[in-house]
Amino acid sequence: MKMTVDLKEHSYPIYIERGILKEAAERIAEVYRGSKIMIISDDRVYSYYGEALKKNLSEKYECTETVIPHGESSKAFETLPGVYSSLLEAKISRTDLIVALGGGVVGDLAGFVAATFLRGIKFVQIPTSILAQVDSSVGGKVAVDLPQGKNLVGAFYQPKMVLIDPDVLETLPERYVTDGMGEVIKYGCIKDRKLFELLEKCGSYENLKEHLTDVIATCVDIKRRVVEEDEFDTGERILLNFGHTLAHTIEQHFHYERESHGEAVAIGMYQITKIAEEKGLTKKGEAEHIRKVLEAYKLPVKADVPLPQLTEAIKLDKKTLNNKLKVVLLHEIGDSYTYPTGQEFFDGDRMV
Ligand SMILES: NC(=O)c1ccc[n+]([C@@H]2O[C@H](COP(=O)([O-])OP(=O)(O)OC[C@H]3O[C@@H](n4cnc5c(N)ncnc54)[C@H](O)[C@@H]3O)[C@@H](O)[C@H]2O)c1
Ligand SMILES: O=C(O)C(=O)C[C@@H](O)[C@H](O)[C@H](O)COP(=O)(O)O
Ligand SMILES: [Zn+2]
Repeated sequence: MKMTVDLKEHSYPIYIERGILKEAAERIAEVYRGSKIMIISDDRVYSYYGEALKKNLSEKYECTETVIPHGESSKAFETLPGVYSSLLEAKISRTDLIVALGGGVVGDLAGFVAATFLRGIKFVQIPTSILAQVDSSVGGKVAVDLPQGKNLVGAFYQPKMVLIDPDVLETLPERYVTDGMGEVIKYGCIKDRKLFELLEKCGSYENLKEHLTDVIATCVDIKRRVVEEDEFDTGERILLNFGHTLAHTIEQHFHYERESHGEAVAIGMYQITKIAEEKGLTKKGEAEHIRKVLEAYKLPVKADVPLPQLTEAIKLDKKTLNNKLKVVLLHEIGDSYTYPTGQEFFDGDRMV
């Protein structure tokens, strides 16, 4: 299946197809006619798919790789000098291409490198985790984390192509299957009640597996439409941040070492919906629906930290505009909206 993200001169195709990784060189040739490619990957993903991809790309291109340690802690400034050095060593120029092979960490970091190296070189996303396939590889948000907060340094920088091969999910560790389901459930909550109901009906990842390619395509299509409407995150795109106000502060609070991104988003979605229900801002009963689905997919709904301890980090949220924090709430499942407030929205002693 092929979709196009229509962003005028920054438009690009997304392929979603089992086994497409084996055709990477052929597909990439549709958008890149240069001679050199640098693959950026992490050690885990590279050990599964790196050499085969390199062999395939080497049929058409001169191909080298740089491999970073896996894990969120690599999405940091400290990783950048080593990656820039590898690019210099391989004599990568402005006309060459970076291929990001990995989960959201690799995609966000490699995209940031592509946006900044030589003031910008082309890149292609080959996402290998559920989270990266349904969310991070599309839309051009690239970033690194700071100790003070998530994604605080970054850019909007669109890839030239996204190649999604659901077959690679066979080797994804269970924890990251769960993690990715956090963002899948998010899409149901904000935009697609039918998707939410399918997730509810399947009741587990095992049962959902037969629908996986379609579910990935549904999520990507939602993201495509949102990004086409608001590439730079000033309106409609903020809806993709449902659950993220708390999620990012939870991740930061535990130094990116405890809850994964998808787990933190799960907690954020349930907690904010619970608060919104209490304030009469969301239809009663929706938090409970969300809790049940999150738990069916083995996701957490609370973190071991009192809410007031997170408010300092909430002050740094990128959705604070003109001193007003914009949180994303649901009228009901499938129908979301942004609500301007302050950090007092989260006043309360504990997560319930
Ligand atoms: N840019 C965006 O729009 C956007 C959207 C959502 C999330 N994110 C970011 O994405 C990051 C999280 O991404 P993630 O959950 O993919 O984490 P990740 O990149 O750390 O991948 C999770 C783990 O799975 C391993 N892995 C990935 N694919 C594999 C495969 N096919 N087989 C075996 N192992 C595999 C990785 O080595 C890693 O250990 C966070 O930093 C988050 O902020 C960005
Ligand atoms: O693409 C977007 O826009 C999103 O908000 C998707 C989120 O799932 C993702 O985690 C994103 O990186 C968050 O962006 P941020 O601007 O809140 O850092
Ligand atoms: Zn996210």
